[in-house]
Amino acid sequence: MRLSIGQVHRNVLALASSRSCFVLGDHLSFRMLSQQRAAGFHQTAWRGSQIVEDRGSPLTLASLEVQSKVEYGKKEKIARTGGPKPSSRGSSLNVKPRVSSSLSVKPRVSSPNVKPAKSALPKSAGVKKTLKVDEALFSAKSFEELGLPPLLIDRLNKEGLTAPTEVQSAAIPIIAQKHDVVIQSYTGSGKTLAYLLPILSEIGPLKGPMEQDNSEKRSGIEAVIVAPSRELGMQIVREVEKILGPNDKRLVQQLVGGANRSRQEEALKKNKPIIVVGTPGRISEISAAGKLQTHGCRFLVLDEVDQLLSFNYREDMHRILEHVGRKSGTTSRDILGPLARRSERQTILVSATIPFSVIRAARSWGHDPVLIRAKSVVPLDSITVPRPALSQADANSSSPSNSVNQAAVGSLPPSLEHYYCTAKAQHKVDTLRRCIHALEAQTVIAFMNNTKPLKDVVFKLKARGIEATELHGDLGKLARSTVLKKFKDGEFRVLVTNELSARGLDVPECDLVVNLDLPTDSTHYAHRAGRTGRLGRKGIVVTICEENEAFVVRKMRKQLAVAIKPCEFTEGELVVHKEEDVE
Ligand SMILES: Nc1ncnc2c1ncn2[C@@H]1O[C@H](COP(=O)(O)OP(=O)(O)OP(=O)(O)O)[C@@H](O)[C@H]1O
Repeated sequence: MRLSIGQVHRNVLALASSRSCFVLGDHLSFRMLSQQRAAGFHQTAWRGSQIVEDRGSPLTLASLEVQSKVEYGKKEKIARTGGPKPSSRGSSLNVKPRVSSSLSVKPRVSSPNVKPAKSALPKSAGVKKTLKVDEALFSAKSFEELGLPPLLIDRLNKEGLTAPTEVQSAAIPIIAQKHDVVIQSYTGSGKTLAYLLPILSEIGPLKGPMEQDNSEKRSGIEAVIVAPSRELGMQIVREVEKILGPNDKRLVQQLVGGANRSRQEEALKKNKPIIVVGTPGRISEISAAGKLQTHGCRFLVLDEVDQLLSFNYREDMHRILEHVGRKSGTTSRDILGPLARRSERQTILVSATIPFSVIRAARSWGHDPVLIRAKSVVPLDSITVPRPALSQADANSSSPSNSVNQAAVGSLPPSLEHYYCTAKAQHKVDTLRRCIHALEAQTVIAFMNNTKPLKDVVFKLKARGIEATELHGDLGKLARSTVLKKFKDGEFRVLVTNELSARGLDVPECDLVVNLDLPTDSTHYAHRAGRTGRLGRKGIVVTICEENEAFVVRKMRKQLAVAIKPCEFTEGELVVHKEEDVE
């Protein structure tokens, strides 16, 4: 029996059940916004927008034609060395679970509807299938219905984006209502556009007619987007450029570390961007030098907010929070104190993992902050896996570690399959090789905790005929972007990397993530795992640990409320074990 993984579920992508939950007001009271209320908010700047009031009505991405947007690369396929040669990149990642006597999990068989990889499919193809969705709070069927301006919709259509994902449906109207928001939705669900689209509806050349009328009154930088790594910063810049189109792409300026600072300052002066995207250090550096005026800024986005609010970034983030969108004369005490003056700035905090500390921060900075939680853009066949619930005691605990654990619950796409196997440290690379071959994985990201051993793993993989490369923070900016580009282009089958690549990195073709070292906690597991299974695609996560570490995986499995099944790779196949066999 063969189980095809890593294929785009073009015909079965669905906006599945979600109950978007909002935090409103100073007391952080979680409650559902009524749809009528939402629609009411919507009227001013978003004429013509509708939020359909229809809980539980069938809602499918297939019906929304999202399948036609799921990444259709135009790159040439590059033959890979090592292992079976795929006919094209992104072809199916094959799991051939050998039904051992100990097999506890009934191997899932590929749906007859599941089509081969992107390359094989014309954009319009795909069997449409209506999926019943529970508690579908938002059921926007198009960007039009979300009230996006026509010019912006035209641009989206030109880029092949014609339907919003669930988190976009949820977030766009709420941001348009001028709420400060925390957006939490699992990895690869489209959070970037969930905040970019409402911003671009209000600023820049694609904004709506009402905003066009006000354009005279505004100038300078209107949105600052902060991301923890250069890679993620650059990725966001490319996303903004893509939407703005070739003629207006100078309106976004990257301010990431590692690049030439004076060139960035020059570009700020010359191009007069309206959006800057950067890393905390570089933004605050240029701001402190007086070369970045952000007092009149209307939007501040912190992407991967839980990481940005960690100790490492505190000084830079403090400066950014203090200056962006704050009228001069407002002091830090004004900002953080209970009588904080209402700023014009709208603050948007985004991550797949939102610990309570972020909620707390949002509450103190934000004005009527709203938590938007949209869980799903899921293929139908992946929602059958039952998720073990956290115990009530776990859920009620407010300890910091529990907060971290809770942050990760619901952060993983349901389309992912998780396995773990044990191997002695010296055999891990060989296990990785067997894993890649058994699953016929084509685009693999292998994570380790430190930088030093990466080179050695690359060397060993190459020696076994697998094209691999390393990515870490010690490489220069140019080397990093070159490595990433080559990996995305299919020149390397395996990217061996560390935590640098765990957050935000979007390589849609990635069909396998391997943990060669255990992630430090379930939040780190979630972000690493989320590099595969993007936007409803299938993906596999395999953790290779030593025998005495297996209990950690089982603990994370509980915290994440996902099935991480014990397995081994023998004779070119994945053999899934019954849990009792290994405990
Ligand atoms: N409406 C849409 N239609 C088609 N593709 C989309 C849509 N929205 C986003 N995408 C694509 O989906 C992929 C994942 O989006 P994105 O990187 O924003 O996910 P994310 O939720 O921010 O993930 P992470 O938590 O890992 O950062 C990207 O390749 C993006 O271009």
